[in-house]
Amino acid sequence: MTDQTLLTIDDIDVVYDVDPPVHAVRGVSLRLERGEILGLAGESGCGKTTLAYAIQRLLRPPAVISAGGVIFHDRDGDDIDITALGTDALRRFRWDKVSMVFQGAMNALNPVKNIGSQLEDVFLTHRPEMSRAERRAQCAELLEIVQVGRDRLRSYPHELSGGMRQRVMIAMALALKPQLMIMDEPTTALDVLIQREILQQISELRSRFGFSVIFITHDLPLLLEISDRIAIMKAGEIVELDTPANIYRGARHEYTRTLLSSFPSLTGDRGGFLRTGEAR
Ligand SMILES: Nc1ncnc2c1ncn2[C@@H]1O[C@H](COP(=O)(O)OP(=O)(O)OP(=O)(O)O)[C@@H](O)[C@H]1O
Repeated sequence: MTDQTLLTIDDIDVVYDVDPPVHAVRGVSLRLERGEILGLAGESGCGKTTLAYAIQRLLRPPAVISAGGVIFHDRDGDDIDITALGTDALRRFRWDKVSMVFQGAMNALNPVKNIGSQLEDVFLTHRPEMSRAERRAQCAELLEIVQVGRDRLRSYPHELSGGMRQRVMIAMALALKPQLMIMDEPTTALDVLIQREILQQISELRSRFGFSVIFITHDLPLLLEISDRIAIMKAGEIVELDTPANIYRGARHEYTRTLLSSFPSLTGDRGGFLRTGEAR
């Protein structure tokens, strides 16, 4: 482990205790660095969401973490054993240290409350000592940060586009300045241009605030663009973990090559991927 390590996942196993049992995550070990964007890719059902949930102890029965552990290396120096946290500590941990943007999260906004008061609720619950004026100022600033704009504080969800609602969810996830954001297919429901804008913004925000991101998607080309490293999952295991350039140019695992070849945009005449500021 280096000083820069944020999360150490050590040989974790997750089983859904159904008949027959489903061994969804198998012996996954991983170190996530501070400020790193780690892409997690793999076909449907390979265990990506189960792993993301296990990291935050969000799993519900019949899921059981049957082996291994997860340690969060807090920026104040503490090592937090996530598997050992009690209920209250876990609740604080989840918003304060780690936040999550779920698939289709934009549809989770309350339709009868304006955006401002939904953002304020995060502070009311987790920062009860804050004054009303402070809360309001923070909410306005958050909407500026995600480029929705403070003039939308009083808007209701139905008055916003899908992309804007998803940005509001990202603002909520950012509210308490977490050290890790886990994003599970956060932009899948949006059109491609809006997806790109939002991803660009996530990348800028992590440079500005220094949080790490675990970004889950089926969309490997997208991960090639935005990730610092990419983990490829297959049948519960991480079969390859490398930089986008190495994955693109020299994937070691047959399965990774198969995944890459399933995206014609990467392999056709216009093949090649281009990251901002990089020559092809
Ligand atoms: N509640 C459950 N009970 C039994 N098996 C489950 C349950 N939830 C998930 N699984 C199984 O665990 C395995 C991993 O599922 P998981 O949702 O983590 O995969 P995923 O890679 O995130 O898939 P997707 O990309 O479709 O979201 C799959 O075989 C799935 O069928």
